[in-house]
Amino acid sequence: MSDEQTRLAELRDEIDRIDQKIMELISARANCAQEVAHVKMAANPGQDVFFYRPEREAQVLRRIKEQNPGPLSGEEMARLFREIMSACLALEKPMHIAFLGPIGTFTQAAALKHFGHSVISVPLPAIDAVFREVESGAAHYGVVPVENSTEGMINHTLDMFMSSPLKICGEVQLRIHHHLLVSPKHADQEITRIYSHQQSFAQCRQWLDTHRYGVERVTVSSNAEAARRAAAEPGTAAIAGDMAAELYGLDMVASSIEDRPDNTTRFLIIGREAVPASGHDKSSILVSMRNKPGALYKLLEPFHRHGISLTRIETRPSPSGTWAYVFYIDFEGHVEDEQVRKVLAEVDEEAVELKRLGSYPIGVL
Ligand SMILES: O=C(O)C(=O)C[C@]1(C(=O)O)C=C[C@@H](O)C=C1
Repeated sequence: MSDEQTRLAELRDEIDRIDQKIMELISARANCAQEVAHVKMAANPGQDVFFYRPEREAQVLRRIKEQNPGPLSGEEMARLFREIMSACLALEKPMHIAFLGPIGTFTQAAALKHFGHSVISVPLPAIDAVFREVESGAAHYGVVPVENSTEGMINHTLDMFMSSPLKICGEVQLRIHHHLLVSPKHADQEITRIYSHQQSFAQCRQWLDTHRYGVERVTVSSNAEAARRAAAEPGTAAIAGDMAAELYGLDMVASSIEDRPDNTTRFLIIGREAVPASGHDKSSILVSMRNKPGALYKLLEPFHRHGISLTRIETRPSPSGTWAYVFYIDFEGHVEDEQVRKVLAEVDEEAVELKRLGSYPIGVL
């Protein structure tokens, strides 16, 4: 054996020993999670038991990131623990997660990033269908897009909260990379038509105008649908992400063609119950004010006075009348925090209606 072979054999033996220990530790952790499930069931006989604990998961992942000794990055280590926790939770209770489909969309990628791969993910054709699936109890949680850094808010999602009783239980951000994709079967054909979702066309507008000017752009219901069509139709291409490319076996003609390199979409996790504080939280509310001078000032001033940071404010037309508006507001803090309680009590006095959409851990991954 050469020196190299001897050293490699030693290192591989060491890796085998470490893997054995990791496996034993993961199994011990999984046994603990099963025990947690028994404790939860015993404490709530005959009631709905909430096996998934978003606040606890956020705390575990934050601690892993903070205490990670390297050389793996904190992100990478948290991703590994994300999957371990996902598998442990599946032992307690397999979670059904509804998402804006079809399979292969960025929303599915966001759902798997947030919950890990040990969930049963259920594609649904529209945002309101995702809300209905969770409201009816057919799915435990849902995942819907809410805003994109290039294109702004996804109004349909915001508007759903006006009538839905669901709570926001979490958020997850995903860097969105779009690729121009073709089927290897049709690689020799000239591209005369490009399929994509309207948001993706908007996020790649400059690139398309520069590199594929004059090529027909056809809007379809999702990137995954665009990929499906490009796989089937010669002379066409799709703009879609990695998951859709893999799913439909497409090749990249050009990669990461989004106009802004930081193109990111934020998704919300919706569920039926409120989430306790995790120590680093955000809250969302919907407020409608009387249509009179100073209304917006009166709404925002208490946040400033109590030192609460607003992270987003959006205006949407109110369903109750022409030229009446509803404000969608995100701010830092949890409704159980003393300062937040005070602010919301003041806002409630001024508002025609105040709806608390939920407090939830600020996205960790
Ligand atoms: O701490 C709990 O309540 C658990 O159920 C354990 C655990 C974990 O594996 O750490 C699993 C699922 C929950 O979502 C949170 C954490």
